[in-house]
Amino acid sequence: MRCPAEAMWRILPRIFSLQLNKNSVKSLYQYRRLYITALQPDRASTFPVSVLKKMPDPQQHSGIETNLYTPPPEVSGMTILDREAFTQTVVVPALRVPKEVLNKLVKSLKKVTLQRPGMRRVLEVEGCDDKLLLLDPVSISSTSSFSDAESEALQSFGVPLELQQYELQLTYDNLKSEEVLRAVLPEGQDVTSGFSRVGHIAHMNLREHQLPYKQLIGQVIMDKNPGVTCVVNKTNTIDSTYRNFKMEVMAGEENMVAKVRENAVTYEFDFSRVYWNPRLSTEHERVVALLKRGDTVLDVFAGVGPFAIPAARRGSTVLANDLNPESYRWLNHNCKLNKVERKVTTFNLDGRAFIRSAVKQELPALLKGTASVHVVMNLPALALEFLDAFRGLLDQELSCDENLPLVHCYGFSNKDDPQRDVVERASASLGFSLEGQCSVHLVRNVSPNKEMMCVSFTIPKEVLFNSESKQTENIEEPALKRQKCEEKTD
Ligand SMILES: C[S@@+](CC[C@H](N)C(=O)[O-])C[C@H]1O[C@@H](n2cnc3c(N)ncnc32)[C@H](O)[C@@H]1O
Repeated sequence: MRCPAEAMWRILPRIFSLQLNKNSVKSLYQYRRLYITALQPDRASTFPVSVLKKMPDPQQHSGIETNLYTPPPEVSGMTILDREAFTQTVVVPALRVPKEVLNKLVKSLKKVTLQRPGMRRVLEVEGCDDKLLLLDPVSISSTSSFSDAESEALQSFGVPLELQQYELQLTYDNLKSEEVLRAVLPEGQDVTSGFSRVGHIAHMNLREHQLPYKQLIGQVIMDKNPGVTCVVNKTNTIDSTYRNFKMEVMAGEENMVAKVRENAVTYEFDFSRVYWNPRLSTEHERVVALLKRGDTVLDVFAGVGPFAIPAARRGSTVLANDLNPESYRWLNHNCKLNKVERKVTTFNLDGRAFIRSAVKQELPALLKGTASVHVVMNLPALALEFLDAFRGLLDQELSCDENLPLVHCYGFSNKDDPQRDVVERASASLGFSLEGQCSVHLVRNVSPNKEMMCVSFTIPKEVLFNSESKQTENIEEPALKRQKCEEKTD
């Protein structure tokens, strides 16, 4: 049985929307990968349903640990973290194993041994050389719980098939963050403890019912994730002009200046004042890989530099622009940090103004050369609309057929056919149909009904040079606020 690729991708999130957990989300991303593979090369229209069978049953993954750990009732509703209150004694099965065969046996039983954070599963037996191997009570409830292979291994190593009961003290340190939160939050409510990591900052998107526990949740996330020293909650959706979130510190230090590595490049920025998305690293890498030494990159919505800086490191000359003065400041900072300030000229302009001033000024000479010119426009909520800035940008006399700029323009789509949607919107902005003259890449699934797409195309000369399609409104050419990064001090 086969079904259309797009229908498949649309349906999957809906099927699982009610029971998403970490494991099934992971799987959805695997399906997205398969979807991309299926769709990208030639926009294949079928997608094998057989992959669905590989989808783990979300139910299988829920509640397993609660069988081992039933929290003391007094932790329920706790808002200030009291770690001691989580300590409990649980009984787990154990095997007495001769020291000589221990390592081999542990390998054979690895699926059923006890695995808890910060806990040893092999204990000494007083007064003799034997060891006690602790087992997972969820997998092993009696001697008949062992698989045939496990029973054979026990027999071949001469380990008697006799389970002992061991009283184990389970402390806060041995619990996973979800177990702690499940114990604290009111029963039946979602305890999702997922977050995105940006340097030392973990940022979460808490639901209404989780807000009374935000301080405790933040503390638990810090405790359980080494290197996280600040946990923030987003307090709005990303609809501001500069695409940054308003955020509130839930726990830890107030320091919002993060340092991250992406594709072997280091960036620093104030996470509360600029845009940064760790989920775009593959896309940054994909586009930068298209560049050759000597190419020029015109980055219209550059942020703090995740296209511009690797492009410059690859040998491209870059003009990078961002309207947010804070992004502009950190962009300059990162150029210096990565020693590419001579290769990157930065601007603090509106995207259209940048195209109509700096880009317009540089293009004539670039078009006469042989190196490629790439325009990157990553402001998915709006960038497709900004394409109109290329209409009639250059004078007719400069007309040339070759080496026209290649644009990579991003757009969100919530339509059933996101590919067609973004191509239509790009075409409308340009006043020229791109159908059959562009490629479309699915960047990522933002939410069940929203895709981020990238349309790549060579700007048609009819758009760039046609004076008839020139914008009619009276646009005041902005004074160029440009600077070689090297000229500035931070
Ligand atoms: C989605 S972010 C992308 C940043 C970066 N290119 C990246 O891939 O991470 C869009 C950027 O566009 C900037 N921006 C928003 N409106 C703009 C405009 N009208 N002109 C220029 N930049 C703008 C924002 O400040 C933000 O840094």
